[in-house]
Amino acid sequence: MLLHFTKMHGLGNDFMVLDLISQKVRLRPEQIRRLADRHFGVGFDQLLTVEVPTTPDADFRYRIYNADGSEVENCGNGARCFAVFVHDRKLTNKNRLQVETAGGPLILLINDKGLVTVDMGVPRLQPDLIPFAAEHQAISYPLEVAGQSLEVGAVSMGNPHAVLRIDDVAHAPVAELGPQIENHPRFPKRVNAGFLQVVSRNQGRLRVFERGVGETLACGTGACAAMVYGRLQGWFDSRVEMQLPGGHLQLEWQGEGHPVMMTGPAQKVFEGHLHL
Ligand SMILES: N[C@@H](CCC[C@H](N)C(=O)O)C(=O)O
Repeated sequence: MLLHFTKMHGLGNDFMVLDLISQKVRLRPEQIRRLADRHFGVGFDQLLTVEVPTTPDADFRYRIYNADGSEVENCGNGARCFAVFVHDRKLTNKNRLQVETAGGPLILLINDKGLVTVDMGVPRLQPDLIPFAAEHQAISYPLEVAGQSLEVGAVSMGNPHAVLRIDDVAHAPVAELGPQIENHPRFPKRVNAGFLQVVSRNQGRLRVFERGVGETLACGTGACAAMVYGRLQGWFDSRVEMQLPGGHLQLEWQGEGHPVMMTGPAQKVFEGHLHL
């Protein structure tokens, strides 16, 4: 079968996007892993699929697969690319879209400046909803990693995140601690590990070791989780520019019970066909 795909990125977090409304295919995890390979495949951090919704109020169903083949609940940079993709492919002409994800509904707004704002939903902080093993909800938790006790925030943006404050992202132990946090037994579904430097009340720097991928150039849900953790700790005001290795995102969060709004770019790189 000849499969049409589009390669896109949001701040260097890159995607293969498939229209599964006009093409019918179901990829197995080993096929996704092969396509994600940067030497033997197309190369990407996540595969995104555009599908017919299963709920009446959604315009599309948005599914996300990590490079390791696992299906996940949410992807923020991917959501912005999703909005641009469905427009470019003329699957809709709406500028406000509601999409269904495994982590809950998202609202995507295409701005006239070529940016996309995503209503990322209300962050979940209850340990069992993250999921994270802890007796009670807290702003931060001690986590034993590699013989040290780290203090981390635990936040679900539909998908699970642990956030660790560090002094300087340039020297953060992302490669050393990232895999150990990702696979920590207190996170039964594994976790994305964010390393946050607080620059000011309106600016942060972040690197993320993503579950099922490794360190990426940007993580949208990771940026939202870091914003939430930083605000709960009293380090941030309600609007923050988060700098990631691939560029920056604008974030807004009014506090508990409110959704996180994320604004940033989405770029198409090329289109192609491949034989499956
Ligand atoms: N890059 C993403 C997050 C993708 C999913 C993540 N790796 C997970 O396993 O939850 C983003 O921009 O949010």
